Amino acid sequence: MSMKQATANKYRPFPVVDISDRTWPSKTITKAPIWSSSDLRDGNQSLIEPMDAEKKMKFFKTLVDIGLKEIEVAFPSASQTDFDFVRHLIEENHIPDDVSIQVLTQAREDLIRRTFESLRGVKKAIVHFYVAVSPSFRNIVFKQDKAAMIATAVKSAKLFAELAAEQPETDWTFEFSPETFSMAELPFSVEICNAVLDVWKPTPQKKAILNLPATVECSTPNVYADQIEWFGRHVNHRDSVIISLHCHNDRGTGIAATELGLLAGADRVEGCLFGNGERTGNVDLVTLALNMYTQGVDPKLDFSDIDSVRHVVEECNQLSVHPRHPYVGDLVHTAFSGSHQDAIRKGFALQKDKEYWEVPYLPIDPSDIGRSYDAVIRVNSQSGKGGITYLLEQDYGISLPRRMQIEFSQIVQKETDRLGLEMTSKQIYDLLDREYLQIKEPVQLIKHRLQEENGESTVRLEVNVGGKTEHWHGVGKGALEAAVSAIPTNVEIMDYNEHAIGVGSTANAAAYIEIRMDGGRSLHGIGIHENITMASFQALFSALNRAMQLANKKVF
Ligand SMILES: CC(=O)SCCNC(=O)CCNC(=O)[C@H](O)C(C)(C)COP(=O)(O)OP(=O)(O)OC[C@H]1O[C@@H](n2cnc3c(N)ncnc32)[C@H](O)[C@@H]1OP(=O)(O)O
Ligand SMILES: CC(C)C(=O)C(=O)O
Ligand SMILES: [Mg+2]
Repeated sequence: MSMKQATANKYRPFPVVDISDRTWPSKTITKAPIWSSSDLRDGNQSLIEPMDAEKKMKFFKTLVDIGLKEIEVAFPSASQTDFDFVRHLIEENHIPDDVSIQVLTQAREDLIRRTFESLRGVKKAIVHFYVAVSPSFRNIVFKQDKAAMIATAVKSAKLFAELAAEQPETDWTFEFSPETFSMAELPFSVEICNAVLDVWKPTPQKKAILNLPATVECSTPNVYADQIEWFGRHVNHRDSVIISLHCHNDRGTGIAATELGLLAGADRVEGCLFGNGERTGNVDLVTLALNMYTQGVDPKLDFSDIDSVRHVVEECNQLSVHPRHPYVGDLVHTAFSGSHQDAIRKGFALQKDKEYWEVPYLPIDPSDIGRSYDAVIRVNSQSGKGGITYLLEQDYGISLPRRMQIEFSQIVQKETDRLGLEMTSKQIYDLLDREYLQIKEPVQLIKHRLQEENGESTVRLEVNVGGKTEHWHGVGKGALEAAVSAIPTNVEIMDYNEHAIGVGSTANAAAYIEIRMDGGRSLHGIGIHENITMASFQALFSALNRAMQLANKKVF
């Protein structure tokens, strides 16, 4: 069957929600939600090799350092490793007072008892159970009708209340997930959640968490937002309930669904760092938080050293973060292409006078997340003069005049095409050095003597022309004009620029000259020297040699 036939016969569109007076489209996110990391549970259960105790502890500490206050640490009834990890956290006092650990269980008595057992002695904890509610799970996985599913949920909710009462020293929060919420009939999701709430009797002071997962993402994000808004309007005791989002990323829209879900009234978000998790992953907490940050909303999570966080996550998950991953990928603050580099360079130049961050193509200041500007502009065959100029300015203090930027970028372009590779800033400088600063053929300036009298300069140049020493002599209004007049061929100066490189006693002068020889094509030369006159003479001879090589002119 072709894909075309399969589309028509095999798949159905997801039904829309009947909520024409939805309010979320005109809202904005103005504050951070309650965050809960599920890295050590949902993330962990999806790894090729689940984390051992040491990795879990390392990850846990990182989550605490970032500022997570709710951390789902385990599925304690799943394995001895998970059970022991919870015990270790509690017994070795690793849980800060302002952090709640969270654990998950199925709605099965033995598993729930074991889960509470793992939490003995904890100061505060979120205990979380789930029952899948969508038709396919009722029909395929559980083979139970709605009433039986509700009965299972209610029975577990009661056992939660009972077991919690046996450990009154703990500050308990209860959480229920109607798993596969996003694929279920909304009235049934509300019904089962209300039944659980009837048991737990939450209050505005002691809220229960209802976590509404897109266990498998199966619709466009606006549908999920409608589902959240609809649910919030119909669930009982709304003021005593924390509505939590738990999006997976099967369609690649987990971030969008979560953001729209927050607009639709949710209070809390569960997810994993850099989007690890089942299949295509859980929603990425880092991207969500930094999306808020770049809108001027304090996300209450700290990613000011994002690379250290990534390092821990990669090590613990044994999975690498993609180079294009939002905010953190190796290439996401990098521009190779010419027009992007040009805009970024101009943006950086003006940024210091601005109140708000406004550098084109960079939605975040890389330094806010601990990145340097080093990688922002990188040069390959797609790059133009802007990027090359930026690197020479930043790394070598060399500010090429505009027409010289054009000339040199063509030389770089040829080289990147030849190499088929990226060129580092050092390689670009070396190319400039080879093409302009070290060019000594066919004419090499050996030494000069300059005399200034009555506003007139006289220059005597000792040069090596094709292996023979010659002496040239010229007069002009300034040193450069005198040197030009000393050259035994027709040379016109089209443009001249100079600037200092560095400051103080170690400063050098850079001189840039554009000349036309014998009415031919204009070409540039550069000189860098501690003495400005010498720099300008070097620039002149650099340009002269380039012009002569181009014209294939060996001697005068
Ligand atoms: C969307 C999610 O991420 S949900 C969380 C998923 N995470 C995990 O499963 C990781 C930890 N899980 C485990 O280690 C194991 O599955 C355990 C220990 C929980 C259970 O192990 P087992 O008893 O061997 O069962 P198994 O792993 O095959 O799970 C399937 C059984 O659980 C039942 N089940 C699935 N979900 C639930 C639930 N929420 N409540 C009650 N029973 C459930 C299934 O109907 C099936 O029962 P059956 O064997 O009677 O048909
Ligand atoms: C257990 C629940 C919350 C879950 O992970 C999911 O539905 O994706
Ligand atoms: Mg999940």
